[in-house]
Amino acid sequence: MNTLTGKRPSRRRGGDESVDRLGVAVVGLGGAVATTAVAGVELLRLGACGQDGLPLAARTDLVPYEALVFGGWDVSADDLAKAAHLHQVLEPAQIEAVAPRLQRLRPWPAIADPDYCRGVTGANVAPSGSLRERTDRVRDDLRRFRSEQELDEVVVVNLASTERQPDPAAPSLASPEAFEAALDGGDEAITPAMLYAYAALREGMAYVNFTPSVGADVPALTLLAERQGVPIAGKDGKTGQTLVKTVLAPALRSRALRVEGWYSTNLLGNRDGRALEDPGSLASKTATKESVLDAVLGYPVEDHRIRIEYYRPRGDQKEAWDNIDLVGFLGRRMQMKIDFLCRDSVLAAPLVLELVRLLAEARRRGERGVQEQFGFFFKAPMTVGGRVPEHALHRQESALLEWLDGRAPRDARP
Ligand SMILES: O=P([O-])([O-])O[C@@H]1[C@@H](O)[C@H](O)[C@@H](O)[C@H](O)[C@@H]1O
Repeated sequence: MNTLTGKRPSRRRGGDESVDRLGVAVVGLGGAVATTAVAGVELLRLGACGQDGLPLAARTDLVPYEALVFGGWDVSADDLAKAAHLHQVLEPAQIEAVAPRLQRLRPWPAIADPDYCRGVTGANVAPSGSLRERTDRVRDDLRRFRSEQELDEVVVVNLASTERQPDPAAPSLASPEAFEAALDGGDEAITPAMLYAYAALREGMAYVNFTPSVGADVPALTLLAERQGVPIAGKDGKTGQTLVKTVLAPALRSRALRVEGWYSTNLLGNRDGRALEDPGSLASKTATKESVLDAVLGYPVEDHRIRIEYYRPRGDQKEAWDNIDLVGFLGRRMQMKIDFLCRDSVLAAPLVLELVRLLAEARRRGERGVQEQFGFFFKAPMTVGGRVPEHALHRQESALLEWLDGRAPRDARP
């Protein structure tokens, strides 16, 4: 601590101002993904777990995992130790090892709107008020978090339950000015996810949307991010089934094996699965899951089906089953079956940790607006000017690594 300024001294990397304490303000802090991410960092800090599942663990030029400081909002007020026990992602012994630190984390009251997310509700909600009052409240939370925790930077991450889509053509979403006016006047096209995104941007904080909800991906907020000089990335983490799809589909295309149909089923019983029982929320998720295949193959697959079933006994242990119908040489048909018995939050949490570190790096480099080079992590990567995103994982990885190594000028990325 510097006794003159009252601030901790900053480490310096390569002559640049660096980050000692990186705040992570999570929308949905009590959820399975967030509790796994927080507990994971605590276990890493204790040296009680390895780095499997963390794709950028070798990048010592990024903020270390141990520098992350968590806070955030949730509709449940349970502390994170209790939440972690409920979600049953971690072993009880893993939770016990870090319980004192998890118990100290209690979510702040959330901005919730049951009209946008019917499946998951709770009592830990901020008093309702105008849209402006709600964003003011979120901004206060962020400022308090930054000062109380003596943070150098804060990244805001959306990990909340999936919302239904708003009307994308609503005039209030078309420009920052229209959005500002709508905050004062009220507008049902403005979703809770957008309120958090707006608050982050106005506070000059980077924003990541790991959900299919519409957050910063409307013209009003992408433009605001540019103006505020803040990097943003999204959306919807590419964790299990879609990860496999975007590895396999480029290979099938390379071998000219025509995909006639691709049937993808998901069985899961976690809180996300419950949220997706609502048809509005489900439509948001299937839209991001559907978006990848035609773009990778270069032709439409009429029979690309996505099914998501909430099946409680599985909890977070998701089964993602795929059947692929292929046509090869001489018109002969073949089938391929994949059964991925995965753990939803174990796949997702490390990606969240990497994204937070990357957004901090983008901020350090003075990047602003949509960060396409982080498309590697998303099912529906945000792009500049709405161009079709790259979905093939190997090309996304190259773009990310080139950016990390400083080889790709920002406007030359795919
Ligand atoms: O990444 P992926 O396995 O294709 O997609 C998954 C969805 O099918 C699932 O419904 C959701 O709960 C997961 O968080 C993840 O988004």
